[in-house]
Parts: sequence; structure tokens; C-alpha cells
Amino acid sequence: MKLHVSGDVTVPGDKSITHRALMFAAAAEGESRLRGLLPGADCQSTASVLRALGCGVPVLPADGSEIRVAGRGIAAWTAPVEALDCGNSGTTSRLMMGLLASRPFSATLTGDGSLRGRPMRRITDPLAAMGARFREHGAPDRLPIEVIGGPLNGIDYRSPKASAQIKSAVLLGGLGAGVPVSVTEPGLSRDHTERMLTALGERVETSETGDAVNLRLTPSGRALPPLDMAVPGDPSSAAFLVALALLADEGELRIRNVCVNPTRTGFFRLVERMGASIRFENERLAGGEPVADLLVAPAPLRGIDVGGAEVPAAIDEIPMLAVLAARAQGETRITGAGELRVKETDRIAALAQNLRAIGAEAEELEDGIVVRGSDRPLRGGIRAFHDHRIAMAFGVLGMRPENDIQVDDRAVVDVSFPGFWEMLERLGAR
Ligand SMILES: O=C(O)C1=C[C@@H](OP(=O)(O)O)[C@@H](O)[C@H](O)C1
Ligand SMILES: C=C(OP(=O)(O)O)C(=O)O
Repeated sequence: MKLHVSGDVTVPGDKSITHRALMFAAAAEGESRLRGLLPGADCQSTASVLRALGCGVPVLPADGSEIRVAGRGIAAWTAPVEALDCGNSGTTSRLMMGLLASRPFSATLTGDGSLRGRPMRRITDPLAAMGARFREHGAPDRLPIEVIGGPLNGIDYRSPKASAQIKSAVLLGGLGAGVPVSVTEPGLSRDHTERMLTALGERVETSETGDAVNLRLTPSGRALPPLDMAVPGDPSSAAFLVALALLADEGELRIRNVCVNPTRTGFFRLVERMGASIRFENERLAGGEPVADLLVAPAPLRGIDVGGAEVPAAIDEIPMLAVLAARAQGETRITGAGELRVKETDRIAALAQNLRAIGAEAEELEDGIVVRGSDRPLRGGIRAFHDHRIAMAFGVLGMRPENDIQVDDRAVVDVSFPGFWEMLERLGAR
């Protein structure tokens, strides 16, 4: 039996851009029009958190059709009656902390079991240095956390990690308080916040010194204007379909309208080094983001070494890369990816355990993983550990005809890619 993957598809809207579009629309003055928003559970969490603050954000439509958000400015946000439930979404909790830090009220943020296990002082430390106060209501460094907002000072923050959530929380803190802030990070993390702020008329300057990148926001003090934008397809979701096409025996897959912002395309560069060829067609700019159609066909893959500086632009795609490596020739060694241990689950442990459970060879490193590829059938059950990307990565590998992989929790993909299983079935006709 052969795996044939062909078609012409689109993926749901980018998750990072959707979160930010909703937050900026809720902080703007005037009616924003937003299209192509990701209707996944994480972005629904952002929408419902904003509603609980008095913002008129509707439930996100399943088909990505246009919504209108009547923004009355961040000053019109009101104290929530109950704790703000961020669900499974790290981005919701951490970016909202930045926006709430300057509000003249307190608000408690919480989330599901996975999110309550993730570190938060990386966000509350710099915001506290700006003058915000926080009360941890659970374990140290964990949600639920009460944000007691108020006037903030500017900061020049040196972030220990290339993290867009840390950077964005500080920038949004500065924006809400109307004070200049700068963040220096060891390598550029995804830059959607800066791009969107610039598109909204705010001044963000970027400078590079050695490997470090400095972003400086000098808020204009003007009200944010409403947005009119179409969110492009999520490259992190496209990565699963690219992997499926690479693993196929025949066919050719076109994925249209994918965000190809260079801070997000690390996975595509890495699989090219493994032997793939991905054509970017029809490259254009849309809403301040580079967008393209991707064309990909099956290719034999070889193992590669992936190191520190390459990780940030592929951070959410490392699970798919490591799983793909089980079908590559030779060894793939991923290091400098310790951040994977504090995502929706410990992704390094989850990958190693699941790869071994289906008969692949994998060795856990403190900050990464080594996977030795083979072409033997891979069979068995895997645990998603309530992590959408773990579930999807093994779902893709399970499409190879010689493999038989059962994913214990298939529903978890709704966090970032509603309709994932249906699309996999439709594309991967055997
Ligand atoms: O800012 C964002 O939208 C995101 C930043 C990344 O997290 P870190 O900032 O923790 O690297 C990424 O893993 C996450 O999926 C989304
Ligand atoms: C880590 C992720 O998201 P978040 O941090 O927003 O939960 C992800 O989507 O892989």
C-alpha cells in the first residue's frame, strides 16, 4: 500500500496573530474588522477573557468569517467578576498579564491543569520591576495569579530567553501604561507584536548587537486605531501537513496563504536541510506579514543536528521534527530546546516516551532529544499528555501505511487546529 498525499488546501488562521489581533482590537477605539481568525480553543480563551473585561468580542466563527469588535479603548476595560480562565493557552495568560498590569483594578488569571503547571515569574518579574503587583494564589511561580494593576514605570529589560511571550508582555505593559520600554532578547523570537504595533502607528525600533536583539517601544499616547485585517494561515499548523507530504510515497501538496514570517519558518528550513524541497510561491505581504503558498512533495530525509540559535523560529514544530526524524536516515540530534520542557506538557519527555512506545529509538537529553531513524513499522499507543502538538505529530506519522499508531486524546487538537483529523484523512488517501 502506498501513501498518496495531494491536494490544494488552506490551514486555519495563525494562532499567535489571532491572539494579538483580538487583544489590540479590544484595546483600540473604534470598530475593528477581523477575518480568518483561528477559531481554536486557545483563541476562544482570549476572546472570552476579553469579554469578561467588558469588551464586545464575539465567539470566533468556525469558518473564519469576519467579526467586528467594537473597541472603546483599554481605559474602558472593567474589573472582571470572576477569575479569567485562559484554558490551555500560555499566550493568553502571559500577554494578558502585560495588558492588565497597567489597569486600575485587580484580575485573577487561571487556566487548565496544563497551564497551571507552567512558569509565570518570567512574566511577573519584569512587570513587577515596572511597578505592577502580583499575588500567587496557588503554587509559587504558577497560576492562579492575581494581577494588581496600576501606573507603571518604563524598563530596559534583558530577557534571559528568546521568548515572544516575555517580550510581548513587557511591550504591552509599556503600551497600556504609556511608558517607553525596551526588551533585549538573546535572538529574535516571533515578532508579530512589534509588526502589529508598527502597523497601528506606534514606534518600535529594533537594533542588533552581536547575537542579541533590542526592541524599543516609545508609546505615542494616542488611542490605538481599529484594525482591518485578514489573519494568514498558521505555519505551525502547515508544518504538520508539510510533514505528511514529505512522508508520502507520491503526490504533491499545495498549502495556500501561509504566514512565512522568518521568525516562524525554522521548521521549513530544517526539513530542507534534511533533504526536502519546499517551494514558496506567490510571496506577498498581507497585513504586515509575509505570506506565501507552499508546494511540497515526498522526499527521502536524512538526520541532522539542530542547535540553539535555530530553535526559536521552530519552537512549536520541534515535536513534528523529532517525530519525522524517526523516518529519516541516520541520527537527528536536537539541543538547546530546554524550553520544550515547559510547554503544554514536557514535550521532550513526551516525545522520547512516545517514540519508544511505538518502537523507535529515542534518547532524552536535558535540553533536547536524539532520534535514530529507521524504516521498520512503528506501532503502538501514544499519550498526548493534553498537548495538541504531540497528538498531531504522532497522528501524521501514523498515516504511513506500515505504521499503526493510536493517539489516546484526539480532541486536544482543537486547541490550535480544529478539523485536523478530517484534513489528515482527506489528504492521506492510501
Ligand atoms: O507569543 C506567542 O504567540 C508564542 C510564543 C512562543 O512561546 P514562548 O514565548 O514561551 O517561546 C510559542 O511557543 C507559543 O506557541 C506562542
Ligand atoms: C506552546 C504553545 O502555545 P501557548 O504557549 O500559547 O500555550 C503551542 O501552541 O505550541
